[in-house]
Amino acid sequence: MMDATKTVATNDQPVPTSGENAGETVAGRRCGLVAIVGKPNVGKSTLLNALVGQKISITSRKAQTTRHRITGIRTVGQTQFVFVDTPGFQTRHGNALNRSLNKTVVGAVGDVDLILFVVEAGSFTLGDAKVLSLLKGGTPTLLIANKLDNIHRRAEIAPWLKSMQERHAFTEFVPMSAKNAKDIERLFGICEKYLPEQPWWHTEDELTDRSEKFLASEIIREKLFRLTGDELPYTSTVVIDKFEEEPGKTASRMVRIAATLIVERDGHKAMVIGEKGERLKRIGTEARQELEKLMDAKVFLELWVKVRSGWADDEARVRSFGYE
Ligand SMILES: Nc1nc2c(ncn2[C@@H]2O[C@H](COP(=O)(O)OP(=O)(O)OP(=O)(O)O)[C@@H](O)[C@H]2O)c(=O)[nH]1
Repeated sequence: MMDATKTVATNDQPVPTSGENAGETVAGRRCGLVAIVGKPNVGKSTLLNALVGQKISITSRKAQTTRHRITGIRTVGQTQFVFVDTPGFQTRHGNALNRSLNKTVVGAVGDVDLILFVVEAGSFTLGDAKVLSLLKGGTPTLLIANKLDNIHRRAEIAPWLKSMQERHAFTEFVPMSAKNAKDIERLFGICEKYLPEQPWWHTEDELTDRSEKFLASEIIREKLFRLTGDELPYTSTVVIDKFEEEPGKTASRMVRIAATLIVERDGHKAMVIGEKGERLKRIGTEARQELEKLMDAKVFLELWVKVRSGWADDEARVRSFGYE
């Protein structure tokens, strides 16, 4: 759950990197970019959320729910970590949406100080190999062997780690579980030394440079997927049509949001709406409650469902929905 007292941008622009403790040169301070990459479902979002300490990007059992490049910021001691999450590297289909996703992955690892390459401990598949092949040498890369809690015989990990060493010049191996708080703490200590000594870019309490409008679309999308289950294809998306702050009658904020849930087929539309509109109503209620906490405001949320058949195959449309 997001803490409403933390800094979140109030419009669609990134928060300026000013503030009393950003930009200052203080001895010993470090700051840098960390990219989290890996094939779908290895636990990247879970890891990012644990590292940032708040819920920033959405997680679900459904593969590939993280579509945007999401940053989370965390300042621990003298070091400010700026995390870049990337979409799962999709290899099965070659349509426009996936091509756009793959470009985002390559873009995300190009300019970072440290790469966390996440795999499931004890496993290395073709999907992992394809993501690994995108990582050119030169940037320190840690092998995050995640979901260690699923490995019951730890002795099996040693030969696997040895085989991983032969695949790529990893800087360090980190067997861990993104769900274990001690492991997360240890990971900060490991990552710290790879970030350059320089002033912080953000204030100490900033968590993301994403706008409330963006976070609103992510929260609605999370509810959409959680409440429709596995039948809804990942090509379904959410577009925010209106995001308006109204002067409240009381002291608290009032925000009016209208969003369209875009699905590919009539059948999906019926599924999202549910019997007598029950499911859409629940998506709306749960999203509104979470948004109210996040923004510390009274929220009016209006949801629409539209069918856009084949949009994932249309490059121009993919761009118009914000996936560059
Ligand atoms: N047992 C176990 N499960 C984990 C761990 N980390 C993540 N998971 C689970 O793995 C599943 C996928 O996690 P996500 O964080 O959504 O994975 P992702 O890599 O971001 O997936 P995409 O968004 O599809 O790229 C979820 O059901 C998580 O709860 C872990 O350390 N141990």
